[in-house]
Amino acid sequence: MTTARTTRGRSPVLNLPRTATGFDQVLHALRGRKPRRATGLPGEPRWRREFVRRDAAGPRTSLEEFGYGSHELNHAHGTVDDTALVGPLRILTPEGLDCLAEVCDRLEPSAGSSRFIATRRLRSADLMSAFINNMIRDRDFLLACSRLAGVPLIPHPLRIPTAQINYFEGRGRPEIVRWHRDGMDYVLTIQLNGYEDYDGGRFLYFQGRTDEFPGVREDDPRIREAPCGERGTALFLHGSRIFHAVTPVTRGRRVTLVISFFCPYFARQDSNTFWHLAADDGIPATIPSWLRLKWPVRDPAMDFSLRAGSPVITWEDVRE
Ligand SMILES: O=C(O)CCC(=O)C(=O)O
Ligand SMILES: [Fe+2]
Repeated sequence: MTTARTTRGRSPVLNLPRTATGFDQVLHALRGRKPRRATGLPGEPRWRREFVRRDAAGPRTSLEEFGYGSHELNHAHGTVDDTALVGPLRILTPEGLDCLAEVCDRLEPSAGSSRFIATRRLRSADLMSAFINNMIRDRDFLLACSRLAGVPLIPHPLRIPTAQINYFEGRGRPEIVRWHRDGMDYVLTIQLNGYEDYDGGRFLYFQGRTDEFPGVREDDPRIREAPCGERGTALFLHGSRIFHAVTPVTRGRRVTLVISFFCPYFARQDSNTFWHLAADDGIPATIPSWLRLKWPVRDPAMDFSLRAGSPVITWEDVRE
């Protein structure tokens, strides 16, 4: 599993592998298959908008603190899209969290293995669970996420990666998340277990620009651990600009829900690339979603919100 190489007198390069890029990414795309989809969850708990906490907020780090210059960031309506990381924070009430954890547990038999990222996960969970579908399209939930990010957000219209559940179990094949950056710009991860439930499973990130990441060593002080050890903790991440990874779970069970968002006002700046997506889901499944994303639009906020089946969040909503 490890790609660590020890060079005399220097710390090893990262002890977790990186995801494929370039030609290897294209090979993954050629081998990739459309994710399986289950038929739904009869009798699952019902989503309620009261499950969204009114006070969702947490410590924030900006993209400037990761080394990005203001000219590299999106600007609109007097706002700079410079949120790098927010958290730890809580976005669901305890009851909402219990219901979500139950739904994710019941979806586990449908999860498949990913060679690209290397954990067991379930893509498009919102197409299998009415609870998750209603949660990520709830106006209060989207507003809370938009305020964390500082820009208006809707669920990502690509659909397959929008709501993903990762399952890690400390037996047999080590389940990890390799070092990678997401195709997605705006990503919220909700931890459905705490450190008392498992060993390992630490969420690491690199506090630097993505172009500074190649060659980074294990003891580089810019490698940090995100504080998400408490069950229910959420972490908002500008996923496409931050390298991150999850260390192997060596005991117990760790489950996370990863939700990807889209800012319709920055539709043209979306960071996804065809090959990154295809390496995950295969080429045939990626073509239709890619066309849906890239088709020219006249009113991006309205058009993308309709495609994502989502309420429209405006800049004024974010500022209130
Ligand atoms: O499971 C986690 O904590 C994060 C996983 C992740 O980075 C991803 O699925 O892209
Ligand atoms: Fe990620």
